[in-house]
Amino acid sequence: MIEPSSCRPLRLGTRGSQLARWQADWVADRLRALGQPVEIIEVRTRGDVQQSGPISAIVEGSGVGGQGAFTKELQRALLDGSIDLAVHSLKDLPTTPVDGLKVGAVPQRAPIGDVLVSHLATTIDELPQGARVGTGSFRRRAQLLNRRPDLVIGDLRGNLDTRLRKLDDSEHDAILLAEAGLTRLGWNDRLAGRIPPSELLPAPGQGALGIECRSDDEQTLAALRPLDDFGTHAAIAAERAALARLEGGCLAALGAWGRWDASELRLSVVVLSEDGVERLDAESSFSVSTLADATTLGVTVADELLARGAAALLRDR
Ligand SMILES: NCc1[nH]cc(CCC(=O)O)c1CC(=O)O
Repeated sequence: MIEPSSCRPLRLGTRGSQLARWQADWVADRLRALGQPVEIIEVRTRGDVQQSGPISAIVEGSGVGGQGAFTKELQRALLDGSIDLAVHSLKDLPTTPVDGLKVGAVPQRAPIGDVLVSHLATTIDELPQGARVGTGSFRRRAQLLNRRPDLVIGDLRGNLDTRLRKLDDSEHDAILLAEAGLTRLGWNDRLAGRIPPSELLPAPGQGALGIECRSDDEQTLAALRPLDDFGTHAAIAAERAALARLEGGCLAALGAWGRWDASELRLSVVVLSEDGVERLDAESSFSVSTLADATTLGVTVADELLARGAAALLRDR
């Protein structure tokens, strides 16, 4: 147990978006409930500044944005000591390890799947022929087109409120969002239907938070330990190990779904061509008791996909 009197407040860094603030407050509240004072510090990131234009233009354009666009500045603030912990949406956190930093805790996961927001349909199969669906994610686009080649996918980026507004402005007939983000912001009333993960695999780490700190900061690591949920941590370790092995990054048409099936951790991974025509699926389950076991599961599933030609699909990008 932490001695509140001996504690300086931990400085928790967050991006300024509504979702990031919600997630930071959630972590801060849990730490405070354990007797740990927390001060929240807002850090502005390039991902927040650049909200317009297709994501590919930003990535190819100037070397900014793209992978790590939402997380780099927070990591820099951790390394230069201006904050002690950073709360990330794990699906936005690149898998490449950063020297001197460590994910100290992964709290229990929120719903992991995607949802449909639309007045026209509650499932993918109910969408009218040729419906215009908005998403900026290659993973969602490719899986949608694989199931429904008639759909017309339009680009959609920005914070959640921007995306919902573009739907309301009739730029799209439907949009896909992560259930975790939509419900954290209290917009459950917009949810038309949940898409089962088996129908559209989520992004690695979707619905889960990663709390990062300096790897030698024993005080912060000790404060974070009670927030860690091993079941979630192992599931995302498997998903992220597969992503890293496939060198997928956040632009890959790749989905991963780790979940517990009694005492076994089961991992499904899909890799698709950008147009969704080609699709490779693999699944495996192990009896997992350490994070290292979970990583092995992820590498095993990824290696099966690589043996079947996944690299050629990912290289398309
Ligand atoms: N890429 C943006 C992003 N990062 C995390 C979430 C939602 C929360 C989560 O999935 O953990 C979202 C929004 C979305 O994809 O709809």
